[in-house]
Amino acid sequence: MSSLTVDIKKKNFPKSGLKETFTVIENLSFDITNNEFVCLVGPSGCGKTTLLNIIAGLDSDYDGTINNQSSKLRPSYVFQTPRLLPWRTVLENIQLATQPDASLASIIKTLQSLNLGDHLHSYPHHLSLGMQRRVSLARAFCLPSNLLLMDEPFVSLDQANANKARGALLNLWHEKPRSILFVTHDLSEAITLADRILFLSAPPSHIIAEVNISLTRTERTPNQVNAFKEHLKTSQPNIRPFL
Ligand SMILES: Nc1ncnc2c1ncn2[C@@H]1O[C@H](COP(=O)(O)OP(=O)(O)OP(=O)(O)O)[C@@H](O)[C@H]1O
Repeated sequence: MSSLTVDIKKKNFPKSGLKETFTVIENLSFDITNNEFVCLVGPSGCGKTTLLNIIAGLDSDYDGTINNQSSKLRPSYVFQTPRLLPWRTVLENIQLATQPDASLASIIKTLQSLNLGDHLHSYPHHLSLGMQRRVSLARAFCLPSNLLLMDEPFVSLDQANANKARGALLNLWHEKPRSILFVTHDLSEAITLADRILFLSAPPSHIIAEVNISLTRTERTPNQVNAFKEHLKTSQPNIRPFL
């Protein structure tokens, strides 16, 4: 069953300083099924953040429809930066977003599963960027949402910390299943994480290719991920610019 149906006919932005507009998204449609992990890959400036903002309900100035099956629950959103309030502790930052839905015990359990159990009362400036990103991940999973939007959440982490964060994300997703739409520029990351990858064109952006990841979760070692990328080079000529 679909948990999200997206059908955007057109999204325009004004050209800076001019009365004209330009079209950033045109005729872009896709579905996400319940608890599916979908990655969105596309060139810089093609409208990936704009698309997430539309799905999150932060931008309503577009022509089209977004149908979130569980419309009573807003999607949760992990932004490119952790967006933690510096004057609140880790626990307070999460409670601020989740009250009154999540129990203290369940927030603590989620933080412990991300190795943050010793930092419940730490302030964000006492944490590394990787730790702050894990707090924002915990906050998203403590919300009772059926859909999680993620905008390049691990982009500025070094490889070791990004790998740790990806592992933590997959563990949480198994514990608390939900549909995920994850934006990334990194095709290896997309192959590591996704059930399915959608590739977007340059603006006016639309879907130019869709790939199901046939590897099982345990098969997704760096070697297998590279081999899968090689296979895409020959099987999906449309996506060569991303390889
Ligand atoms: N509020 C706005 N007003 C005018 N133009 C905007 C606005 N927001 C975004 N844009 C433009 O729309 C286009 C798409 O921006 P968006 O941030 O969605 O791209 P993106 O694919 O997420 O980029 P990146 O991968 O670099 O993060 C860009 O040309 C950007 O300059």
